[in-house]
Amino acid sequence: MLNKHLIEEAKKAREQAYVPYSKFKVGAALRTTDGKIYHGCNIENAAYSMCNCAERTALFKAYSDGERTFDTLVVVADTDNPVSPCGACRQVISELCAPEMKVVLANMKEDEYETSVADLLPGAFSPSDLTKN
Ligand SMILES: O=c1ccn([C@H]2C[C@H](O)[C@@H](CO)O2)c(=O)[nH]1
Ligand SMILES: [Zn+2]
Repeated sequence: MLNKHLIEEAKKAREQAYVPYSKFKVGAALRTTDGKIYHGCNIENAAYSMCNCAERTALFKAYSDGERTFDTLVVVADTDNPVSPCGACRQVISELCAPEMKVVLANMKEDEYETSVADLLPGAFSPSDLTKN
């Protein structure tokens, strides 16, 4: 399966997670349209609100390296059902990734749920909402 390799990459990224508080490791793999893969893990902090999710780590790494066009994002965790990204990540993804981009949510058993950026956050607050008229 086409997603299989990217899920493996997300699982590798997951091993880098810094999760002394939740003990809940998450990994992400983000493929650019020219085939480069960026990895991300969640990174927690004693000031809990500073925790950064795996998918935002991957996306911020890619964006700060100048990447602007993405093909697929995979997120994986050890959950019964495919992991569900938090609201903050859905908002960030919806701003930086195209609405039709593929998002694959997975777990360690490799159950997969394939969706899109648009479907992750219907009615997202967007840059156009900042204009008055
Ligand atoms: O999709 C998700 C959901 C949760 N987390 C992280 C945040 C926190 O470190 C831990 C528990 O919520 O999992 C992610 O990285 N991605
Ligand atoms: Zn999140």
